[in-house]
Amino acid sequence: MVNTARIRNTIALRLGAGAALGALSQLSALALLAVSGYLISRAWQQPPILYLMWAVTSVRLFGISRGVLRYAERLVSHDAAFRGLERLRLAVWRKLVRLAPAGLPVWRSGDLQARLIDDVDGVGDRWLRGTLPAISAAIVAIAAVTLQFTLLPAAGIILAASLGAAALLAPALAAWSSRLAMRTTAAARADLTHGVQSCLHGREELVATGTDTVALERVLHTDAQLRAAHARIAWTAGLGQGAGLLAMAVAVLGALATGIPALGAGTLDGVLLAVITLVPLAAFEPVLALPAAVQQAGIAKDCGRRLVEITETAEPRPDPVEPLEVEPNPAGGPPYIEIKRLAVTWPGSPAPALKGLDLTIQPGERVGITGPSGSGKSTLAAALMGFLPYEGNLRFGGVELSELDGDTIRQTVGLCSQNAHIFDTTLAENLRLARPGAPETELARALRWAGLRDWLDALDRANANGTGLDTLLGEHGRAVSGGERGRIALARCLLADREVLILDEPDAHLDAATAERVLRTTAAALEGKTAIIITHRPLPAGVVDRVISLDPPPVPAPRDAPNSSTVDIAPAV
Ligand SMILES: Nc1ncnc2c1ncn2[C@@H]1O[C@H](COP(=O)(O)OP(=O)(O)OP(=O)(O)O)[C@@H](O)[C@H]1O
Repeated sequence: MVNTARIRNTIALRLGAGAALGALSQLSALALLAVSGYLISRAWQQPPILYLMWAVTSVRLFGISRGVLRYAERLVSHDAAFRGLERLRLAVWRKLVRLAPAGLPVWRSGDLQARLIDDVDGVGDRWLRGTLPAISAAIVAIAAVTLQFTLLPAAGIILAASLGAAALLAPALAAWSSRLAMRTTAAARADLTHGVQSCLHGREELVATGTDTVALERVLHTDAQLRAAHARIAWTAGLGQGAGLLAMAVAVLGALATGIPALGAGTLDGVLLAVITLVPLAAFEPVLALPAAVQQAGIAKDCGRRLVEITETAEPRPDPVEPLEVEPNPAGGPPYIEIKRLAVTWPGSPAPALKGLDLTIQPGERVGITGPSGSGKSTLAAALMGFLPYEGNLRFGGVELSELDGDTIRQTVGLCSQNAHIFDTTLAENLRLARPGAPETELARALRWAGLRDWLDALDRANANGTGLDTLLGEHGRAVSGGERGRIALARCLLADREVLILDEPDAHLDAATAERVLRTTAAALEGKTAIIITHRPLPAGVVDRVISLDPPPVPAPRDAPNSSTVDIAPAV
């Protein structure tokens, strides 16, 4: 669960130091203007220079301290905010990992990216641009009103009233008129990210089908909406600023209007007229930032709401409160796998994708799984990886899988999925995801197992400045063919060296001869491990010990068909 309040509490000390430094910097600015006003007026009276020395020194002191304190405030508050952002982003990421792959499809990838980047930043900006300026403004306003009231009570009352108006009315005006615009920005930002991502990833298909202009126009339309929303926000921020400046003008004119008669009445020293006129300028400086701070708080609230949508999404397979450990196989090697009347349903799906499966896999056994599309082969793999909840029994070494922590399961079971991701980095780094720090000899051996020996040799020859392992594979593995991509993922899975390996169509995108060669070298690498090989093709002799076939998926029942849930898909074992 991502708790922004808890994250804020952990950085509260640093944020507090930032707020204190910010307030001291603003107080220095206030003191600078007040003492400057005094110095100018007093100097005009040409007193002996010694009478002015304290004021001259103070002006220097406050001039320097204002800048130094401001710099320190920036350092401390940004350090705090970045620490908070790091924790927040990590917490959201961890939650996403727990939701993937079964719990994520409700969000488009662009929307998720916008939430993970922009919304987390938006929440963090609340501390920097919302909370801290508000604290500084409050402290400086109290100090300025106290000073003004001490010098001339009437001017102090006018300053208090105009500051109050600026602090309450201007931000309220800005918040009210921009609320609607702010609500639209987060959604428009997510739409824009999604649109740009779709155009970039599907650019070849869009150009080939002549729909690139339409897709681009859609992105431009979203961009225009976002710009319009930002323009409305800027306009309302300007409105708030304008109201604040008006209140400041009232405070300055009010100081003059009360100060000049007070001079005549002898209740105000002449040199202090400049002071009471300049104090409002310094007092208003932080207060003028309040409309923007309030807007930022609104944006942060909206961003926080979008993050909470992620954090409050139920995990498809929550980890048990007190997880058990996988019972070690007394004979050594992989655990015994026992599946009884297994039923697996994807989140949000009305019917199980797999139902009534009975299967026992001995340690070290290699089982082939076939069946028509949609019969639940990949669903079985997802359940075995601990990604999905299930009914029935699914036991590893006698321990029910639902009693195990997801990470523990995945320390035992490895999956080479149909759509494994290739990262935009070198071949070596793509492989080392499975085993960080693995030496090059092991990477090359895994590639040989996956049937990529000749390909690696060719890369070695082509790569003048290094080895073939240094070859960059491009975004989503664009620089490699579909078949090579699948085998790189296979090599990665073999390198991970789990006791139980699930290979989901390792022969996809390969011609029959290459597929047979790859399956044979892979089978050699699987010696001593339990393996489940999902395939649509007949497996070459000797690759697996036995093959089971899942029954076809049920034909969707008509809406008004009675007892549709009684359809049973029993696997043919
Ligand atoms: N990520 C998912 N979210 C929701 N439902 C899913 C998901 N993946 C698969 N399903 C559903 O589960 C059913 C079984 O799909 P599955 O991918 O397990 O079949 P398969 O036998 O592996 O098919 P294929 O051979 O085409 O890969 C499908 O009808 C599909 O609707």
